[in-house]
Amino acid sequence: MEPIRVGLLGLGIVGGGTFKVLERNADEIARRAGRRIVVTKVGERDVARARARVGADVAVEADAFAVARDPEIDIVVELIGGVTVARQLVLEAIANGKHVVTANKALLANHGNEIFAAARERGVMVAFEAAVAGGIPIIKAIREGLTANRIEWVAGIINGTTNFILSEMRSRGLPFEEVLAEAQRLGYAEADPTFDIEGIDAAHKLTLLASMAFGIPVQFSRAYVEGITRLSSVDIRHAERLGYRIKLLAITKKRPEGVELRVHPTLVPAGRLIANVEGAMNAVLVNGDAVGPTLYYGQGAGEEPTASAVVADLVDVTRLDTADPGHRVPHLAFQPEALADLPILDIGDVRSAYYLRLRVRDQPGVMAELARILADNQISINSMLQQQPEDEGDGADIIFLTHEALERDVDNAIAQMQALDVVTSDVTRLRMEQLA
Ligand SMILES: NC(=O)C1=CN([C@@H]2O[C@H](COP(=O)(O)OP(=O)(O)OC[C@H]3O[C@@H](n4cnc5c(N)ncnc54)[C@H](O)[C@@H]3O)[C@@H](O)[C@H]2O)C=CC1
Ligand SMILES: N[C@@H](CC=O)C(=O)O
Ligand code: NA
Repeated sequence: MEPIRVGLLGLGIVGGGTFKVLERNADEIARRAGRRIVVTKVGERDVARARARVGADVAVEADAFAVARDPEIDIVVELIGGVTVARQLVLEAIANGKHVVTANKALLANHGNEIFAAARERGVMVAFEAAVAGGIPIIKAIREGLTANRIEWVAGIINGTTNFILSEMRSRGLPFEEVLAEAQRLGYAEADPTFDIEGIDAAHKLTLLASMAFGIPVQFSRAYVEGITRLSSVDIRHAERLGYRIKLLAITKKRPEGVELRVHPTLVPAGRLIANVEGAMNAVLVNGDAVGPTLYYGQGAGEEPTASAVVADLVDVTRLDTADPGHRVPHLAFQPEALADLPILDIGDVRSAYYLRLRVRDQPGVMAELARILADNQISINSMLQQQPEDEGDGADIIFLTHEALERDVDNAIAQMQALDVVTSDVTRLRMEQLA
């Protein structure tokens, strides 16, 4: 059988890795796919760098659109990143009848509904395993392996850069900026690392996971997103003493009233498997009604782990190239006409347990007043810790761990505490999850 011809757009970290893996494992991949998968063209604006990398047998064009339209190309692999040009390129490739493979979660979280509809209309596939948790086959697992289940929740560490930063800050006491620079050097970080450290990249991926878990359209704009830039090393140490680890968790849950979609630093009991996921590793917990909790672990970023997922998609697309489009796995796991418009809950409507830290004047009656505010707001205290401030400042540091409460009630309680004369610091609030 003739080889399937691939046009590779963007020969950076993931594009370079994809080219390398396809070349190195060409025979093994062809045995699996039933045909050879060959990159015949590269669209890369840095032509000299790309030529040096791919050699003389592969054509290199500075204009990625020329590759996306090329009648000699069967599959376009979009690995340039960003949203604007990438969207145009992907829609152009689809309009020209090409299948698309992409690692671009920002693109799909923002324009997935439009792109999947265009692909369906044209009868082509858009595959995106690399877009969520890099090399971990989490999309395959949710869309195919768990298809018998009513999925109840998904929670994961799905940004390698921030997990690397939190791990190094906790275990080696290294400063934030130094670890971020190392993550950039290792190729984990996004072109704009704000996406990583502000939780946006994790929210892009979570948006896609929620859609596939619950059969809802892609709704990134409704996600609650809080990164790690305001997280203090004091709380990392307190959490450790209390038997917890702080992880940037991406959480989506199906509630009777709607879907929770949230990314934020989270205290997780230190004994949980997911609390011990270190460095740039990712882990995703998926809870199904039939299967119970399942956990997927692996490298979520970097050249070859991400390439592993891109190439797996290329094999899938190659195998299904001639199949009836109706026999393909739907992009968002559910048949498009069966997608439900469930509301995404406002963060104020989310229920969680909380860690609250504040500094107070050390005088009689303070604790009673704080306890009254919590009780007035229907917040029940699970445990409480009082200690001398680490920085030897005046007063006492108080930490409350609460039972599950409504976020809106916690907002009110924090505002009321903050208004007391005896409270001398801001109230730090972190959410807690027990998980499986
Ligand atoms: N680096 C990683 O670990 C992972 C990255 N991703 C995603 O993969 C995609 C690519 O990421 P990286 O390889 O890390 O980025 P990169 O910045 O290393 O590579 C992008 C390449 O595209 C080229 N490029 C950009 N705009 C272009 C244009 N208009 N025309 C032609 N060439 C253009 C650049 O010159 C560069 O070589 C992004 O969507 C990213 O979010 C997904 C999972 C992991
Ligand atoms: N910047 C991302 C790369 C993979 O998606 C991360 O750090 O996880
Ligand atoms: Na993946």
